[in-house]
Amino acid sequence: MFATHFKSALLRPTARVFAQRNAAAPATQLRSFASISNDKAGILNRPATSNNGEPPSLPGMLRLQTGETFNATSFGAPVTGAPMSGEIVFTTALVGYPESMTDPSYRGQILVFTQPLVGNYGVPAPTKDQFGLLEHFEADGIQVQGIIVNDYATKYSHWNAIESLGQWCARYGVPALTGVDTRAVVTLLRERGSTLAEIRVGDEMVNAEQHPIADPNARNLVAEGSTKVKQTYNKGGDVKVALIDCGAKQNIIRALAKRGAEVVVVPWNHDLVRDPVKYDGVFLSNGPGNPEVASTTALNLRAYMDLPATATTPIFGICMGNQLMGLAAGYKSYKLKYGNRGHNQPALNLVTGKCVITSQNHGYALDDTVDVPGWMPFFRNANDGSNEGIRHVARPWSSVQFHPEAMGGPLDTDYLFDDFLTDVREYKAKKANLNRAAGVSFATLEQDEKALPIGIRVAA
Ligand SMILES: NC(=O)CC[C@H](N)C(=O)O
Repeated sequence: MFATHFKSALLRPTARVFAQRNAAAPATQLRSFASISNDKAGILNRPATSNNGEPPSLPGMLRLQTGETFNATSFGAPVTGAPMSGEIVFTTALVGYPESMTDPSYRGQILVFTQPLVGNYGVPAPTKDQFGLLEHFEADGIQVQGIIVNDYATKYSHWNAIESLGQWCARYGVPALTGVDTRAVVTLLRERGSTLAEIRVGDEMVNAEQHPIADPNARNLVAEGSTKVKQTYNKGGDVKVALIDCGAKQNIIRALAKRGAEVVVVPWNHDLVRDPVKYDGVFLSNGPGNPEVASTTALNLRAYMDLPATATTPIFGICMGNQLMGLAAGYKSYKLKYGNRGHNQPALNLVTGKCVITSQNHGYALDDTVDVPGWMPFFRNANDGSNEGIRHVARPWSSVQFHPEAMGGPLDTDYLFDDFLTDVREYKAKKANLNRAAGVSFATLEQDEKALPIGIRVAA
C-alpha cells in the first residue's frame, strides 16, 4: 500500500464527502468548491486535463561532472541564463513525485526517476489539513534542483490535479528534462558512485563553455531548510514534543500531531538544555546534506542526553535524525556509494528478526561496525547491509534510517510513531507520579527509569 495522493484520493474522508456533494457538478465547479484560501496563482480553475499552457519545449542537456552528456528536451522552467547544478541522485519509487520533489532532504539534488513515465497524474492543489500542514506536499515549494525523466506524460489526469508537472516546475523556476536514457544514467551512477551534474536549457546554454560544478553538500543545507523560529502544531495536545527541524517533512509533524501530541518545531541548532520549556519527548527530523555539517545539532543533543534532569526523556529520530543521534552517541557517518532512494527497501529488525519494507531517501549512513558502548544497531538493510537504525540499550532513545511516515511509500513501520508516543506518555505519567510523591528527586527518577525495559516496543 502506498501513501501517495493516489491512495488519499481513494480513502480521504473529505474527498468522499466532496464527491458525494458534487456528484452532478461539472469538473470546474468541483475544483472551485475545493477552493483554497491560498490559491494565489488562481490555478484551481484550470482544466484538470490539459497540455495547454505548458512551458516551452526547448533543447536541453544533462551533463555529469565525469564528462558524459545526454541530450534532452526541457519541459520545466526555461532556465536559459545559467546551468542548474547539484548532486545527481536516482529514486526507484514508482509514484509520489509531488511528495519527493517537495521533500527538503532533496535540497541541492537533481533527481532522476527510474520509473520511465512521469507526470501522468499531474500535480495537486496545496490544500492544508486541520493542523495547517500541507496534505500532498512535504514542504512549501519544490525542493529539488531539477528533475530528469525518460518519458514526460504531456497529458495528465487525476481528480485533484490542478496543473501539469511541467507547469508546476516552471512556477518554481525548477528545470526538468525528458527524453533522457535514465537507465544509462543510473548505470553510470551505480558504477561510479554519486557525482555532480548540471541541467542546461536552450541552444546557447547547451553549447556554452563548461565549468567545474560546486558541491552542494559543502553548504549547510540543514540550516537552509530549517525553520528560523519555533512553530507549534496541535497546541494543547496531551504531551509536548520538541521536533528538531533539520528540514522536516510535513508528514512527520502530522504523524505526531494526529496522535494527539503538541509538536513544537524548533530550529536545527536549538539548545534544548537552555530552553525553559520542559518537553515530554524529543524528535529529530529528516534533512538534506551531510550530517557532519550539522554537528551543532548532535552536540546539543549530547548535552541534553547527559543532563540528569532530561536523561530519561524519550528521543526518536528519522533519517538525518538517525545520523545525528548516531553522531551524538559516538558513531561515525559516511557517504554511501550512491545512496538508497525508493519505496521498497527491505530493513531487518535486529530484535525481532522481522523484515519490513520501507521508504528511503538518503546518501549517508552510520558505520555500526564499530561498537559504541550503551548502544546497539536496531535495523539493517537486507540489500546492502548498511545500518537502518540504532537504539540505546537501557533508555528510550532510538532512531531509524528509513522513513516510517512514508509519503510516499509503504506504511509497514508507521507503528514506530505509536511506540514513541507510548514512551512519551509513560514518561510523562511516571514523572508526574514521582514528582507528586514527597521527596522524590530527578536523580531518583533517573535511577528508577534505568531499570525500565528498552523504550521502543516492536510490532506484534
Ligand atoms: N532523508 C534524509 O533525512 C536524508 C539524510 C541525509 N541528508 C542523507 O542523504 O543521508
